[in-house]
Amino acid sequence: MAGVGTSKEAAIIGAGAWGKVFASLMVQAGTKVSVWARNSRSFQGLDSSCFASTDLHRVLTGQSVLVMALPSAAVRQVASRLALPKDVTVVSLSKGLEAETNLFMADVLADALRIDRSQVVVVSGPNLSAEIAEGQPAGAVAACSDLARAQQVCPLFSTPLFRPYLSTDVIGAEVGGVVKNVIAVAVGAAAGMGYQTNTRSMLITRGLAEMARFGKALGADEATFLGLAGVGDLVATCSSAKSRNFTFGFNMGSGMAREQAFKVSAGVVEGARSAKAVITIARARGIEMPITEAVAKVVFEGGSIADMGEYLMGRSRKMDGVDIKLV
Ligand SMILES: NC(=O)c1ccc[n+]([C@@H]2O[C@H](COP(=O)([O-])OP(=O)(O)OC[C@H]3O[C@@H](n4cnc5c(N)ncnc54)[C@H](O)[C@@H]3O)[C@@H](O)[C@H]2O)c1
Ligand SMILES: O=P(O)(O)OC[C@H](O)CO
Repeated sequence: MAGVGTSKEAAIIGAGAWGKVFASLMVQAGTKVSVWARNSRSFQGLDSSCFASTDLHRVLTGQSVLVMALPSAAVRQVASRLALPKDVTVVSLSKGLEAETNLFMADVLADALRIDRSQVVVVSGPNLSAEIAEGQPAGAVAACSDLARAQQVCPLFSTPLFRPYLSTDVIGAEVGGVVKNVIAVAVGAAAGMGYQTNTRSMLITRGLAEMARFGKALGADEATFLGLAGVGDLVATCSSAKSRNFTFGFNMGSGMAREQAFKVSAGVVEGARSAKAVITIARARGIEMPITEAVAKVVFEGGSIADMGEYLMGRSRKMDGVDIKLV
């Protein structure tokens, strides 16, 4: 089998919230799992069946499947240190853009690991790790331009409670995972400012239109945004206090300073970082993304949270019809 050995075995790079829960899923799927983290403290709470080490060589030896479970900001730095077989299959779990290059993770991985983009399987969907850790059912899209490769790797993490759905729309899966985080910051901010269900639903719906416009311009299949990696993940992330992106926005909306909101976050806030890269691409291509603009203004361009509320709600009162194309 191309890039996936006959034994069920894989290495995971990164033991944060998602890396550890994904490791448990793999163990439940009958996969032998080796996990690398830069610090052994990260292994606290890791499934005891996993082999855990801070030594990359020990974790990677003999592996033909690699799961990257790092924040997007760390992916290139760590990936460029990895020695892997030529036909390795890389499962990418990160939902962010590289800030310096505005590249999506499949491109960063292909570049840093010197592999073909068709060797990267992007797994993205409504996957709040705390709920999956509790054994609640969930699903995700597993997208790869080489469908056979995605099909071969999915059994390594498919369980009765975690269902991967195959797709060839890699850019669509990546756009969904990136943009939903940005929209969740805005919805969280609106919630923190006291806006309730109708307002949040409006932002989620307009956020979906924004995601689809952006994705379509980058070559994604619009249908992807009606699936788990699109509206599925958008709704989960924008509706849950378990989401770091929603909570970051909520804290800012409640009056917390940006630096403090980063400081108190339970983990990486990908949406706050990605807003800059998304809006840079959108502005360059003339893609209208007002919610992302508002988030970028507050997070990177010195705008105040009060301005964000005014900008978002003031704009929505115009009822210009453009943003509700997808409903
Ligand atoms: N947590 C979730 O529910 C969830 C679900 C789906 C996808 N994701 C995505 O998975 C990715 C990882 O998220 P997470 O929740 O595991 O993050 P996290 O913040 O919980 O953990 C990140 C881990 O990466 C390590 N790390 C950071 N920089 C590093 C570096 N330069 N070198 C080595 N290690 C480094 C940290 O020490 C930490 O252990 C993100 O892109 C996130 O959007 C998360
Ligand atoms: O906690 P968040 O906001 O990073 O979201 C986690 C997952 O991406 C939800 O699918």
